[in-house]
Amino acid sequence: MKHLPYFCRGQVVRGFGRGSKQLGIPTANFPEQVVDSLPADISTGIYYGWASVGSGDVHKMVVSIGWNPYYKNTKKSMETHIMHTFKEDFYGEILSVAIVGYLRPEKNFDSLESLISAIHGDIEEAKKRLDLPEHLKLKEDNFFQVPKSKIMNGH
Ligand SMILES: Cc1cc2nc3c(=O)[nH]c(=O)nc-3n(C[C@H](O)[C@H](O)[C@H](O)COP(=O)(O)O)c2cc1C
Ligand SMILES: Nc1ncnc2c1ncn2[C@@H]1O[C@H](COP(=O)(O)OP(=O)(O)O)[C@@H](O)[C@H]1O
Ligand SMILES: [Mg+2]
Repeated sequence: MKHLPYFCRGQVVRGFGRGSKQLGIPTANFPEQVVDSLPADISTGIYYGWASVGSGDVHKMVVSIGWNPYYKNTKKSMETHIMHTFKEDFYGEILSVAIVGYLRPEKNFDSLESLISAIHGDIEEAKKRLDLPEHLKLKEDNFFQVPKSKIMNGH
């Protein structure tokens, strides 16, 4: 894929609220402007990479780019599920993502259960691939070194 790795940042906005409630898999949604700024010829589909919220730790993630054929969305979305348990929601925070690899195209499914099990499969595959040295090195990329609050050395 010629656009990878692809780095981007944006504020987390509200989606349809289906991720947590219907699928049990929350996805942090990017605003329209971030989705519209994606390279025009980047394929829709499911990708994996690294993500951090604010100046927090960098975690493994999967991201879905497209129209969610199962739900027949009319607007293209870009949604990131981070493989980490957060204490609370983080709407309004800045999410930074480095997309490093492609998994599969978006698909329609004949049941909610088959969509959920496909997503669980993606998560397991992403976790495995991200342990490869070529992907692990991007976790340490300067892109994620956003300034932390200054430590005043005791003063
Ligand atoms: C790893 C991953 C794979 C996904 N694959 C598909 C897919 O193949 N087809 C589809 O319709 N939606 C897919 N989705 C999108 C879900 O339908 C979407 O996250 C869900 O509708 C939540 O939307 P919301 O953020 O608006 O609540 C995928 C999401 C993730 C995180
Ligand atoms: N591990 C996680 N990955 C992504 N989002 C998470 C995670 N844990 C909590 N969240 C929160 O859940 C929200 C997404 O839930 P979701 O049901 O998809 O709602 P929405 O439709 O508003 O995107 C995120 O915006 C974030 O605030
Ligand atoms: Mg979501």
